[in-house]
Amino acid sequence: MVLEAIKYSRGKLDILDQLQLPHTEVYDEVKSAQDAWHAIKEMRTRGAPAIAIVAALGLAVELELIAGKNELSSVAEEVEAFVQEKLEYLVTSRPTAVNLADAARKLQKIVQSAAKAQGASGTSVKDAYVKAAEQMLVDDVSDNKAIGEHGADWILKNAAGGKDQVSILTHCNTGSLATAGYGTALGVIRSVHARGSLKRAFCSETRPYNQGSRLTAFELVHDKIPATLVTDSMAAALLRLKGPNENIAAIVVGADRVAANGDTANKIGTYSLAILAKHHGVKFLVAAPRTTIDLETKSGADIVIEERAGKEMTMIKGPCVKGVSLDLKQIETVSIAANGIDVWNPAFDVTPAELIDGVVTEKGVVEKGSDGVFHFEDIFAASGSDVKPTTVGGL
Ligand SMILES: CSC[C@@H](O)[C@@H](O)C(=O)COP(=O)(O)O
Repeated sequence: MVLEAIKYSRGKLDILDQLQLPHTEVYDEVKSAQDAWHAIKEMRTRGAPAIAIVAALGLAVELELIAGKNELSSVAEEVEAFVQEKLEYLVTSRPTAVNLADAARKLQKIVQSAAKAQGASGTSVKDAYVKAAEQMLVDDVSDNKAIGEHGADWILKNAAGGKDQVSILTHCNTGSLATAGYGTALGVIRSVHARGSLKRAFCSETRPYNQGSRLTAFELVHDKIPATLVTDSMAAALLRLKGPNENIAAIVVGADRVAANGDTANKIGTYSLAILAKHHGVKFLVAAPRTTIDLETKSGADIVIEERAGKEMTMIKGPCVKGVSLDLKQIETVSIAANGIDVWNPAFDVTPAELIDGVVTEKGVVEKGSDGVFHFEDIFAASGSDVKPTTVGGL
């Protein structure tokens, strides 16, 4: 059975509550932009592409529900203004991942031109929005599959060292739970596995919020991919292993925002892994759809890094232990830090472009040019829907 983090049909959106994983699989209904905002902020849904899709579809559901109650304005400009206000609000949910702002800008543009069209009505503007939001869900899966194939080709060509099988280390969760399906970095691992070329996937625990041990490990077990969990602090020792042991051919991570120069914001701990990769001569690949590349952000210094509540570091949730068996129905939150300690909890860090060997998107792998610089402009077509939109309104 395929793991589905986002269940959608027109007028109905359910998201798998990722705060409950891996202990329980519970879906929450999202009926409005406000529900979507809260689901994103509280990290019941997370991962850069999934955040954008849940936000877009949450508003699509709200519009359908309003229309179903005959409360949708018949005036095109009024629906356009309503959508714009909701998109601006949704973008405030989490600041670092650019996919949400990118989706909001594209949707706003679509709604603007729908409102200007001959004979436009409130319904036609709503329909244009809903159709475009639904298309984002479809496109994300096909983009991820393309990322997986390009990434697998690149690793097997550049990192396998003549071996038939490779082991790959990944960080955070970038799989079906973080996207509309298949995943980005985890999609690359899936594609390598599908070709029979994966010896073993390693996933790092990803402190403090444990997306690796809770979510990636869950996906790898679910999909029966040979995998081993390590703590973040074991990565250096793991990369040092040589010979018949599980030496790592490549580290593949996702991204929340790739700046124009290639500096990449991703889950906290990514930067340390990139330094370790450089030291050990291990290839370091970033996997992300083009919607994660932000040509308007010049370098990593311009990326806003979200800081999250200290309790996400000092408290941990898990099933309570009764005798020798775990009671999965009873989840307890326990403190794992000294009371009163100050906490710094940045959710992301920035890996400098110099530590990154390639960025794989649905269009292929971009490597640095002979000038030592990434040139992403080439993967955005000069015209048509592929073009990276410029800022519209307040977004
Ligand atoms: C395909 S998901 C890419 C990134 O969003 C992922 O690596 C990541 O950092 C997720 O962070 P999270 O805080 O769990 O939303």
